[in-house]
Amino acid sequence: MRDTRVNTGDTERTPARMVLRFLARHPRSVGTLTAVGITGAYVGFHTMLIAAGVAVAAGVSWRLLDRPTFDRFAGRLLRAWWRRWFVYHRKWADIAFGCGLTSSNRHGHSLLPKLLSVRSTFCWDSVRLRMVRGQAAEDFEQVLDRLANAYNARRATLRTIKPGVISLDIQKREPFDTLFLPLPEMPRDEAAVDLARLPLGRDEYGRDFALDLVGGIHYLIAGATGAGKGSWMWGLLRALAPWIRSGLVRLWVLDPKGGMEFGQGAELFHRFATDDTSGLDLTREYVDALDARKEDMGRQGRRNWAPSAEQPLDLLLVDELAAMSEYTDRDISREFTKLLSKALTQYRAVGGRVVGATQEPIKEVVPMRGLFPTKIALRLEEASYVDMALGEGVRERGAFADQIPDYMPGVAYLKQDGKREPLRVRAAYTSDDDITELVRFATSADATVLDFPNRDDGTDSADSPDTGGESSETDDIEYIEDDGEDDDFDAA
Ligand SMILES: Nc1ncnc2c1ncn2[C@@H]1O[C@H](COP(=O)(O)OP(=O)(O)OP(=O)(O)O)[C@@H](O)[C@H]1O
Repeated sequence: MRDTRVNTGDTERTPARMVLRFLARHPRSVGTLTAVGITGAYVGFHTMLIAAGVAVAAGVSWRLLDRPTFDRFAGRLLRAWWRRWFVYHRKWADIAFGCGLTSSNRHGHSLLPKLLSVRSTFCWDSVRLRMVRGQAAEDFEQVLDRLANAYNARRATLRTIKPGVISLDIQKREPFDTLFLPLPEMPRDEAAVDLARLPLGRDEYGRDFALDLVGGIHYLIAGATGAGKGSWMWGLLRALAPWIRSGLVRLWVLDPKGGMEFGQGAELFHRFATDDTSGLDLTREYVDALDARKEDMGRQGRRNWAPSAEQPLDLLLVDELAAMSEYTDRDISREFTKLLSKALTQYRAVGGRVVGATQEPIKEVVPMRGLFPTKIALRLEEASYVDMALGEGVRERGAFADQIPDYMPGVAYLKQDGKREPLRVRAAYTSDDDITELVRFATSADATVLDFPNRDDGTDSADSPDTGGESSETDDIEYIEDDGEDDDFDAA
């Protein structure tokens, strides 16, 4: 059994034992120190100091120039190390004692849950703990608020990793609290549309965030009711506005909840279905159209598709997948699932794209969810839904979509195939007025389209919960400031 005791007295702790124990328990730290020592002896400590100085300067410049990539490759590891030793470990004994998480054995020795490791993402830290024998996860659950307060964090939640081991997940900041999120301006020109960068909102680092229909291909959007799926989908359509207008993109929209979400944009759509039966017809037609294009291109020996009026980007939008795959006739569900899987696997190279939304990312509703290269999880009802939506193990890597508060619609975690870390992002709010602006623009025949009236006077057209009616001038954007996050988060 591992020794989790504190105040055990010195009876067993001879210096030799303590040194051996330290060596065995901290192989990485000991290995690093040894390597530094040997290198120093070999090349000289003066040279090493200069090399270290250069490395620090390079690291600082990297962080200043491109914080997200610095964070992905180095920052999170350095931060996890720093926090493990100088935040969590340093205060752990006092905090565990204060929260009543210590216990004692029959010899009267105090026992302390052992801090095993720390993982860090931009917003969350996960502190892995081995519980003392006799403790249960519920003992920690009861004091989560006290733990969060003790570490000056916004909130803390708990996960059981395996018998005896738990993860205390601590949210240390919420960038979208202070980030003013203006709705990206709707492009007016075909040339202004870049399929690989369709602006939608901001990411947790305060950078502009855009959807990518070239590399990201198909999108699965999962979110509980009211989580803000609408802003994501309408935001995408706004970013494509000039292409919709000129026919470079054709919209096939399936809104089987009676057209509640997309009814307002019916005029924009090439095909629109509002129930499961007509939805199936629409999906069949979509597949037939792209099959025909595929064959056509094959006959002509063309391997590269480029959007044109004859061969536009064909975007299939499905608002509630469950209505087509779960809460419908078995025959409809079976055929729809087959057709959608085909659409997801065969039309990338011929201009077919799919965006599907669901409240429940379970296997019965989205059996083909692995075929969506990009997955987005807005606020979800269950912790187990997160991995269902984003992929196995992504919650463990910090995508706590079930912890997104319901007063933050539009906030989501995005996971792209090929990228290990999920990214926390927020879509700007697309109000009914913004949709009206899109419809007017994309359906007007002449080229001169006036700005939507509300925007002329500099007021935000959206009654956006975010802005509280503030000016929509982009100069007002408030970027996330790095205001000494570590200090802020340090134990009180
Ligand atoms: N990006 C956003 N920023 C701020 N508020 C938002 C955002 N998106 C949505 N909201 C707010 O949340 C409400 C619910 O959003 P929305 O209807 O898009 O949710 P939904 O996920 O589509 O829900 P449902 O599945 O029930 O249709 C909106 O009426 C709006 O007030």
